[in-house]
Amino acid sequence: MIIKEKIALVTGAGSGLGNDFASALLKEKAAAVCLVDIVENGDKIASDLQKEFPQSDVTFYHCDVTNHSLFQGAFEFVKKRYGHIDIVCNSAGVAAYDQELEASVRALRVNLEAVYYGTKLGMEYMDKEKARGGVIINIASTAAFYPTDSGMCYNASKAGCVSLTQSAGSRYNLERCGVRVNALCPSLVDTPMISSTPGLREMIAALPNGRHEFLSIKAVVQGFLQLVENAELFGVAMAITPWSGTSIIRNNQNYITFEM
Ligand SMILES: NC(=O)c1ccc[n+]([C@@H]2O[C@H](COP(=O)([O-])OP(=O)(O)OC[C@H]3O[C@@H](n4cnc5c(N)ncnc54)[C@H](O)[C@@H]3O)[C@@H](O)[C@H]2O)c1
Ligand SMILES: CC[C@@H](O)/C=C/C=C\C[C@@H](O)/C=C/C=C/C=C\[C@@H](O)CCCC(=O)O
Repeated sequence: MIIKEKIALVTGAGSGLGNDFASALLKEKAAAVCLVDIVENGDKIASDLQKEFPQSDVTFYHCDVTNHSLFQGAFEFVKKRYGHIDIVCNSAGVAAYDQELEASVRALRVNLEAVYYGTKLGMEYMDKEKARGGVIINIASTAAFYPTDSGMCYNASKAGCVSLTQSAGSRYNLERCGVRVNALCPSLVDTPMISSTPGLREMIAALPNGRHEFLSIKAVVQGFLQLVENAELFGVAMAITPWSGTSIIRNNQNYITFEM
């Protein structure tokens, strides 16, 4: 997919990687990017990006993505404003320690339930029968494959995100709806998620064998853009670490197809 002149919706774009993905799409001359987040300063964030990219239209839609009807409102807003959607990125996410029951359940809701909503809505709103097809990028983590020993729900949400993406991104579904679905699985990146999770930075610093090393934003964004642009990539998980680089993980492609 050529990003130039495309219409994108990015969740979690109020901070960290989501904001980096939104900026990257604007650098590639996307016609419009809608930032979907629960941050209170979203209008300022959008306004600052609008000043940086005056040729594009940057909007902010305040929404808790765990609320399906509110989340659908973001899709309706974008469709009404531009007529269609081409790119959806589900980056909204939260960390949680096992000791925190409510935060852990919240992590399952934000990192998995809401990614299901965003993927389902994306496939519906970009369906080639009603629209023009498109691409969905779900932000998982290497924690999906290499779980940290604290964060059961976080790890499970990311593993579920990969599985959900492989299911939605099958060749059968691509041929049916014309929407590619991929997962991006970075290892640690120095974002506000790290800074805002008490004790996490110290635990990371103590990781052995170089596993404390943070990925560069540049490497993560390059992986994101590849998943958006490369039409050959669908139903894949792209793992990126500083020590192994980029790995494309395809499931066995032996899907069970239920004719719905
Ligand atoms: N930072 C890392 O080390 C790392 C590594 C791998 C994957 N990830 C994943 O990358 C994604 C982005 O994380 P980040 O590191 O940029 O964190 P971040 O905290 O900087 O950004 C997360 C954003 O999601 C938003 N958000 C949270 N709950 C929401 C909700 N219910 N509705 C709408 N928006 C909501 C937050 O307001 C925030 O703006 C997450 O899915 C995270 O799990 C992060
Ligand atoms: C506090 C528990 C949980 O919520 C913490 C999340 C912390 C950061 C975000 C997470 O997505 C990143 C985890 C990355 C861990 C680092 C390394 C391994 O996952 C990768 C190891 C791969 C290898 O050894 O080759």
